[in-house]
Amino acid sequence: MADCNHDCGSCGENCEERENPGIQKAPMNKESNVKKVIGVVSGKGGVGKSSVTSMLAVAALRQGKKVAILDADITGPSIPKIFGITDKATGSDDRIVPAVTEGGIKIISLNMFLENDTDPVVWRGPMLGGVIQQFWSNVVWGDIDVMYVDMPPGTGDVALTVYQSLPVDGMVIVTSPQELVSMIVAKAVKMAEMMDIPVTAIVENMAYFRCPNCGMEHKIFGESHVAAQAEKFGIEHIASLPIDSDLAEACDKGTIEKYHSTPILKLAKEME
Ligand SMILES: Nc1ncnc2c1ncn2[C@@H]1O[C@H](COP(=O)(O)OP(=O)(O)OP(=O)(O)O)[C@@H](O)[C@H]1O
Repeated sequence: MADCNHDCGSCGENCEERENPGIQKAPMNKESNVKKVIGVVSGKGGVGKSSVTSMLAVAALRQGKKVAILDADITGPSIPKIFGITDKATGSDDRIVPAVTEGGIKIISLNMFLENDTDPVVWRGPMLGGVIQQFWSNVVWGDIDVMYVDMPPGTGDVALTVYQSLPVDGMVIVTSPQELVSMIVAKAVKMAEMMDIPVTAIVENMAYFRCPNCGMEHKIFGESHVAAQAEKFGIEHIASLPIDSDLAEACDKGTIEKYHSTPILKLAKEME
């Protein structure tokens, strides 16, 4: 092409030389100014990714930031419940207004579009990918210092869409102690490398249980490997979280904004 400057990121043409043909960053909504996007990922479901996403958002809010959460865990959206949000999305197709938590965190999740939040989402990959792009381009986010994206577990279609169409600045990997010795972290790191996104932190969730009677720490899921894994993959920040029934209760009751996690607050400060 005559005018080609070899920068596919600034060009809309799907020419033969284009890297990743057909894949372009989704445009940010005209009424949005999102300064930083952090993806929160895990190798499998149930390790506490949504809880950690929510705690990171609350920590950023306590630091005085304007915060948003884009719930990209489309088939298992749990962010609204963790914040006690039952509102449905408002606005129009191309001007969707996010829900706002008591503390002021802006949230969008597919649950807010379902008639009943127990309805299953039985769509195929391309439709799910379209939702992610709409959540970025059609939601009126306003001024946001940091947006956390609760990613779907694993390395499937939707995760790929998030990396390819959103300007993700960094990733936080959430694992359990058992997963840290497996290939799961390596896979997540590799995917991030392929997408040219830095892995900013690893959070080892459910690392230990502190006995409320004697104060002793019990490593229910085995010894911690987080420091060794972080060093192996050159990941700068780590946090270890205990098994805590207060956290489980806060997530169940939708009161996460009242929960305090010292390791997460420390991590949020380090990641600034
Ligand atoms: N450190 C913890 N202590 C106690 N309970 C926890 C802890 N972390 C998470 N949980 C609980 O475990 C359950 C699963 O957590 P969460 O929904 O955050 O996981 P997830 O990885 O996002 O799962 P999914 O991928 O299925 O959405 C929730 O009920 C949550 O309250």
